Amino acid sequence: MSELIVELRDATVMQETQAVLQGVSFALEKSDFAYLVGRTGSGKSSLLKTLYADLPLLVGTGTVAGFALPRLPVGKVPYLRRRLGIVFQDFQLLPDRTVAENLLFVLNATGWRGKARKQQRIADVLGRVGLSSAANRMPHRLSGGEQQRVVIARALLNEPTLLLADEPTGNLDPEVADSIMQLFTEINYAGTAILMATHNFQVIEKYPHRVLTCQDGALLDSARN
Ligand SMILES: Nc1ncnc2c1ncn2[C@@H]1O[C@H](COP(=O)(O)OP(=O)(O)OP(=O)(O)O)[C@@H](O)[C@H]1O
Repeated sequence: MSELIVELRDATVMQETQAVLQGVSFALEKSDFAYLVGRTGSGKSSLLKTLYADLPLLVGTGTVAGFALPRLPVGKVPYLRRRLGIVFQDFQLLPDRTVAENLLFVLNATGWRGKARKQQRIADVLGRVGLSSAANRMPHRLSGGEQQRVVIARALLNEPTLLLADEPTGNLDPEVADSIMQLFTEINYAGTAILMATHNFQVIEKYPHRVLTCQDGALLDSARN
């Protein structure tokens, strides 16, 4: 049986009082991989923010990782976020802490107990992104691609059912972007659904997946064409 990770029906994505997207209906199942494309200002980030409850869903229905979005109580938001991996410009690494301390910060904030367990989890996710040797380094001593891999490692800490990524290959050279995409492919293969906003059509061509397009205030779905 299919397992729905995201389902929006007739949803309106709002920024303050402005409707950015209307009539948004789509679903993602476990292990789906979809791109989110569209011009600057077309609503990609706003849609992702709605999915992680940074913007409220006021019109339409929606569930994400088992949480109903309309009228989601503020107290429930951290529980929703624990089920998600978020790779977003708004969630930078803390510059005054090492890589391991950055990861520990998230584990502590999401209720992990036990020093050994936490250390093991940090080692696991850093190994997964190929950065085992970077645990004690400061973020600014890493390359842009390495920093992005740490952000992805951080997003994996709580074994998310859904990874939301906004321009994860932005500002990276093509080879580094490629290594990020290979990492995403592995993460997706291991059972995490991925929704990735991007302007990078070379990446989309090389790693073809379903495409959701924000256009003229609506969301078009390549799976429905
Ligand atoms: N914090 C905000 N407050 C009010 N309006 C906003 C805010 N952020 C974005 N908007 C508006 O919402 C609309 C959609 O913006 P959004 O950032 O979702 O687009 P985008 O497709 O992600 O763009 P980009 O490709 O440049 O990241 C735009 O008209 C934008 O001006």
